[in-house]
Parts: sequence; C-alpha cells; structure tokens
Amino acid sequence: MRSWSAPNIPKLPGSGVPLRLYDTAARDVRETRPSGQARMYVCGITPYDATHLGHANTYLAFDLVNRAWRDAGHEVHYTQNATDVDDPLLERAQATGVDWQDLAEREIDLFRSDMEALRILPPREYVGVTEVVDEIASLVGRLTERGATYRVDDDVYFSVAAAPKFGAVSGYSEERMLELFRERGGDPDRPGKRHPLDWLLWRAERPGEPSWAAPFGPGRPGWHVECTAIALRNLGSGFDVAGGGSDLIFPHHEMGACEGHVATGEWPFARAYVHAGMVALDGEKMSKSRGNLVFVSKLRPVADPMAVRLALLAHHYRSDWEWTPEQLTQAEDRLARWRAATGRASGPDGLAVLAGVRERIADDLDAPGALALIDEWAAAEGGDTTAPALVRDVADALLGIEL
Ligand SMILES: Nc1ncnc2c1ncn2[C@@H]1O[C@H](COS(=O)(=O)NC(=O)[C@@H](N)CS)[C@@H](O)[C@H]1O
Ligand SMILES: [Zn+2]
Repeated sequence: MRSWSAPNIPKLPGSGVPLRLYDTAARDVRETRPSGQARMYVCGITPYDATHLGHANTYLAFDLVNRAWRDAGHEVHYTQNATDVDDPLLERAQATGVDWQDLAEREIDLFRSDMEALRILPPREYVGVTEVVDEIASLVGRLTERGATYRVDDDVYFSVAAAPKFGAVSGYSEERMLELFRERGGDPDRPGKRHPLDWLLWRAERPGEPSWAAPFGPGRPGWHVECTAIALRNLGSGFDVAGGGSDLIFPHHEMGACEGHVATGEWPFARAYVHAGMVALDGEKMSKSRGNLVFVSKLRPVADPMAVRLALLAHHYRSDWEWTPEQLTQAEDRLARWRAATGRASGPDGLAVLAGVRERIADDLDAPGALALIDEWAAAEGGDTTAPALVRDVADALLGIEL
C-alpha cells in the first residue's frame, strides 16, 4: 500500500547522542545500538475509528525514535502494517452496513492524511495484511514444519508449549495473561485446545467471511502472525524496536515474539519492545469499544495540527494520561510563544538548546523536558543572532514541530 508523504527534516549541526529507550522485556531503559540501518516495526491501525488521539500519541512516540536515530546519523528502516482484515473490522463493517474493504480503504486514507498533518515520518513499507496473506500462510506452514502448531476443527493454533521464551516480553503471571488474552481477542476457553493460552494462527473459512486459499485450507490469518510475517519479510529478526501502545504487550507482542523465535530459531525477535501509554477520555481509555474517541480529523479544522502535536508531546510517551480540551489551548499558547521567539533577531545561546533537547530526547524520549528547555529559551533575551533559526530547526528535526 501507498505510505504517506514525508515532511522535510532540517539538518542540525553535529550529531545526536545514542538513544536510550525503556524495553518492556528488560523492564529497564536500554541503549539502542542499531548496526547499520536502524530497524523498527510499529504495529499499525485496525482501520476503523481512525485516527483517534490514542493512535496519534503512539505513532508520535515512534516518530521521536525515528527522528532521534536520524539525528544520530542512522538511516532508519521503518515498517508498519495495517490490519485491514480482522474480526473487529468485519464486525464494524457488518454493523454499519458497509463493505469491509471500502471501510478499510476510507479509514486508511484518513489515517494517512492525519499522519501527514501531524508531520509523522512515513514508514518505508506500509503493508496491508490483505496484500501479504500468502506470506503469512507460508509462515504458518513453517511453524507447522517445526511442530509448533495443531488443529482445533479446521483452525490452526500455535502451541504455547513449543515456545521456550513465552513470557519473556511481558513477564506477566499466567493469571494476568489469561485475563488479558480473554479481553483482547483471545479464546482461552475454547474446547479442544491443548492449553488455554494457545493462539489462533489461521481461522478456517466461515460463511460470509473473506478467505484466502492456503495449503492447510482456505481461511484468513490470526492477528499476531500477521505482524510477525510482515516484520520478518521486511526487517528480518533481531530488529531494533518493536513498538506499539502498552495494550499490545500481551498477547500481541508476546505471541509475535514466540512465533518469530520458533520460525527463525533466533532470539530476540526484536531487541527492544517499546510501548506507549494509554490516552484516556472521561476516565476511560480511549477505545473503539467504548466509543469515547477524540479524532485528529475533527480537531484539524479548529486547531493547528502543530498545536495538537505539542499537546501530545507535553506528556511522557510512557505515561497514561487523560485528554482535556484545555491542553489544546495551552499548546496553542506555547506554539504562539515559540513562533514569536524564533521570529526575533536574536536570543539566548542556540547551541545550548540543541545540546539540551538532544540529551532530553535521548533519555527515553523525555519530550516534556525538551519542551521546557525551548520554553526557557523563548522566555529569555540574548544576543545570539543564529539562535532563532537554530531553535526553529531543533523543534522541527527532533520534535517535528514546524514553527
Ligand atoms: N487509547 C489509546 N492510547 C494510546 N495508544 C492507543 C490507544 N488505543 C489504541 N492505541 C494504540 O494504537 C495502535 C493501533 O491500535 S489499533 O487500531 O487498535 N490496531 C491494533 O492494535 C493492531 N492493528 C496492531 S497490529 C496500537 O499500537 C494501540 O496500542
Ligand atoms: Zn501488530
């Protein structure tokens, strides 16, 4: 599928410092050490109800990763999927009486335009699941050759017993795993399964559902294996960052890591598992099921997208936080202050802001700390005539904020 257009990234003097990120699997901040190209896989949207602020918050976090790596001199190989066939999408299409492919296409177009408005750098590959079903099926075949799968009726399951590293990503107890698996599309109670945490790799054809031919019978991919196949196909195993919101830690990234391990024999599947916090509204996580969504596309006619981006950046990417309209007003004020200050003939030392913002972002994406440094610069006087242009470039290249 077409990705989206890339904003220009101004070149900054010198180069950034090594990026450190909190790795969920290590339960600690770790320095990323990309060898050659930095490789990142970020899970894309299931294309309905796009693009709400929760989605935007998550993709913004990985945009900061992308920008920090480039500033540190790395080329970045970024792949993202779109789950353009899956139970929730089919259910929404059914419920609203639209064709599921039309729904997906319309929502993905809206997502692309929202990403462009927020100046989020596009992935090199933007892959729809429906484009690579054969690849996914061949991965299921490879897992079967390694003895890691079995059938329940005509459906193909991954046997958790075949995954020695199961639990390494989330570190959750089995009880918590069962609870989250049930809550997030799993089927722990299905009769005929060898273990409640075994997961669906291939759903055999059902009447009225889309299906694709496969050696083990017509059907469609299970959720986790789609991302494993797309990441393996484009990045290979051992890529630097697997990213998403924290609701993907389990089951999605845990199970994908096991599929990648068993399919390739290599561990880790991703060197770091990086997760963004949840954005809430009215006390509840913004989610399609609750319908408590604030859409980027609804804010765009009434607010500068750069203010929306600044409002999100004011929160640490790993924090869970609640959206309120006041935050947009505060962000608009900040944007106006930054634009005024970088429009001056001079200001305080610009290189100090460059070094400070680099250091803050490299420290597990401390965007709030970076914003505070630019606030301070904007509020003070100084004689550095190169500073206004440099600070403008720092805000753009590292934070994606066009002043
Ligand atoms: N309220 C929220 N706050 C922060 N991130 C969220 C929120 N809701 C969803 N996300 C993140 O947005 C991304 C897309 O979510 S999604 O549309 O439900 N799609 C999926 O999770 C799958 N297509 C991933 S393969 C995921 O990384 C998810 O964790
Ligand atoms: Zn995914």
